[in-house]
Amino acid sequence: MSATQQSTSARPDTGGRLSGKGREMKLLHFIYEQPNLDEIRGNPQKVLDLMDKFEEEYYMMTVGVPKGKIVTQLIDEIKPKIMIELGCYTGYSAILFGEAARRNGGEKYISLELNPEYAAIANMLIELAGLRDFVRVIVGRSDLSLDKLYRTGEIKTIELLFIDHYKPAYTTDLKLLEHHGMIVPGSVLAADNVLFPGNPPYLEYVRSTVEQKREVAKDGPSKGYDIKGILERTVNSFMPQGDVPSFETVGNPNLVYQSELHQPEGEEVSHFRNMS
Ligand SMILES: C[S@@+](CC[C@H](N)C(=O)[O-])C[C@H]1O[C@@H](n2cnc3c(N)ncnc32)[C@H](O)[C@@H]1O
Repeated sequence: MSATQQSTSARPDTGGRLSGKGREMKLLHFIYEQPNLDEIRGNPQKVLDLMDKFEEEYYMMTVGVPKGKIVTQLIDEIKPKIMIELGCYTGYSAILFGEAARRNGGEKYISLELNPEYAAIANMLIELAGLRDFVRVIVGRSDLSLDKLYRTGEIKTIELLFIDHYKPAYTTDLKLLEHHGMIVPGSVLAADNVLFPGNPPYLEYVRSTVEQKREVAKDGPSKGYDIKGILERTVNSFMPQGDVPSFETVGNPNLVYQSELHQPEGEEVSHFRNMS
């Protein structure tokens, strides 16, 4: 089914919650206007609890508690020195996973965010949570930021990557990391929303055999994003219409991923461990 056929009028299921414009700024006011702000300061869990409370009334795009737990367990297991996330939004996952990475002896958490307003809000909440010296939000499109992190030598290989941004860019960003040799045995990718709203091109790519990927790679890098089976509203969110990836690359077809799907309380997150 093409993306267009799938689109109908599907909207995110807000569970009756408000989804209007400006709710991210409302979140900031809600938290900073708490009477016990001094008790919240420096306490990541208290900031997250308030974000969860705000979400009872307003729909937010955060990873949330059940899926957050899966990634936190991965952090406890992997103990990454540097963890990267694609898609910061208002900083929920950056605070949750940043705290976990710091607790596990990490050096830093880098969060890439396209929207400078979201990044500004996230920074205020990260600051309040006491994670300012640990979590860095980089504003800009993920492909350019990832490329720069590689070229400056700041990031050489991926230990643990949380992917939660523009769905069509999941695969192109992964191929860029492969192209730079940043995906190595043991690299772990935790990708959100691969089953719902769904990201068939990404799932197909990480589940393809080396032979299948080599065959596809013979045609050279694909132009633009592969949006087959991705909801139209998802394709049209975040990035300007007609956007194309900043880099054309076939990635590294010789890599093999081990794929696991997790489905907490009706939602899905998946992680893939690179084997060879
Ligand atoms: C689902 S939200 C992220 C939620 C966040 N991880 C959390 O749990 O709170 C997706 C975010 O990705 C950002 N985004 C979309 N496309 C992007 C891109 N190409 N590069 C960087 N960020 C992007 C959006 O602006 C949005 O804030």
